[in-house]
Amino acid sequence: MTISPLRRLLLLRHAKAARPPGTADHERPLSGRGRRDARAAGRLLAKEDWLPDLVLCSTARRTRETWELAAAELAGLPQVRFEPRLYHPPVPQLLAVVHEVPAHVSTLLVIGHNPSLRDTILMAAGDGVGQRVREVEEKFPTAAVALLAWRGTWDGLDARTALLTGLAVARGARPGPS
Ligand SMILES: O=C(O)[C@H](O)COP(=O)(O)O
Repeated sequence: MTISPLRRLLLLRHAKAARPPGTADHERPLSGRGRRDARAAGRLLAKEDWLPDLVLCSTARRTRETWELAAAELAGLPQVRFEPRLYHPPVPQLLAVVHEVPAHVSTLLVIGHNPSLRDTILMAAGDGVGQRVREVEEKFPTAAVALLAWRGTWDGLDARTALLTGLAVARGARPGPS
């Protein structure tokens, strides 16, 4: 009997972004807190052994900075692609990007935005029982990471095909008084 390969899809919402006046949404940088949380996201990925073979990152500055700071905390660097279709996609568009991932990739990290990430998680693991799905329903905050897992192919991800097997929020400590 052949067992279908395990697919792990990590979805990371960018860390907290600033709103400098006159800056277009796509170019908004991370705030100080966002920069701390992005580094914490890298440490979280390493601690949980959530290490991707491939990273697909929205082209927005806040997602690119989130990845840059998180990646600095990882031992090895996976292949990264900056994907314009991940900047605020409707769920079917995000799914289409995941469906194209090559079969040799086991763990994929998507760095993107709400509401697409939250809606994708609820769609894919929507009838999942348990606390994690309820937590995402309530909130999928900045620098949150969700892990969806299923057996099969990347283009098998669709409504109610995955389990939400991990959920965590990365928070970096504020620097103390010196
Ligand atoms: O993930 C999001 O909510 C969007 O990218 C908007 O980001 P913001 O909360 O920093 O405005």
